[in-house]
Amino acid sequence: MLAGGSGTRLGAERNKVYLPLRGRPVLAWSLATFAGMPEVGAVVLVVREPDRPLAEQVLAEHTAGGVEVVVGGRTRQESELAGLRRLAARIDAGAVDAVLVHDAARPLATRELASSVLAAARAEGGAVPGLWRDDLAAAAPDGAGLVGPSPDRLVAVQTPQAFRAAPLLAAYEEAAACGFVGTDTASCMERFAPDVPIRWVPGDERNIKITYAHDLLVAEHAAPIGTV
Ligand SMILES: C[C@](O)(CO)[C@H](O)COP(=O)(O)O
Repeated sequence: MLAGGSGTRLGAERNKVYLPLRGRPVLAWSLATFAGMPEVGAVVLVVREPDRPLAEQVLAEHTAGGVEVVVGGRTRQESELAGLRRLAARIDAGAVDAVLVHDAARPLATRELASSVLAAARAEGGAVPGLWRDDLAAAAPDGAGLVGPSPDRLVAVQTPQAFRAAPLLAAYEEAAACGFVGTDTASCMERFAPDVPIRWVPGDERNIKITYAHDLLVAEHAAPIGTV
């Protein structure tokens, strides 16, 4: 789980994932989704070094433990690699077969969505949730490489995204060697593991990313968080 953002766009004095949402930090909601899933073993939380005390506090107050904290890098790409390297020995040993990558700033993701993404990735290699958006029709075709229904519309991609673990780790190591910086996990896999199919899974309108201040207001009043 990626919690390495700075909160700049939201205008808060701290990373948005530590701001309160319905009485607990955004991060606590995001972690709760995955902590309770029987299909999920290890949970690795990637944070900025200065945020480590805040992250440890959230874990102590809002989880039953077992979350592994790793310090990320300057970019999303580096932070994902840091998280994957934490799992590398377990991936190499075959103890971790697939990895879900999630933005901690998406606290309304449901277990149902995560389960369907994970199942699709295990079956096919990779999976990404997305919403077809008519209003993005003039934008760059980011969703063009996804396998699935292909109406003449583009996809607004969400997380969690999931991939089989070994090709994912290999792709991120190769990307690091090339200095590649992607916008999400799928963009790295499309570039460095083009043979891995990426299955489109229907996303969830409620699964918003907290980016701007008004997103927190929307999340406060969204449908009930379905995980706890
Ligand atoms: C991956 C993502 O959630 C897809 O919508 C989004 O691109 C993440 O953006 P961030 O700026 O890295 O938080």
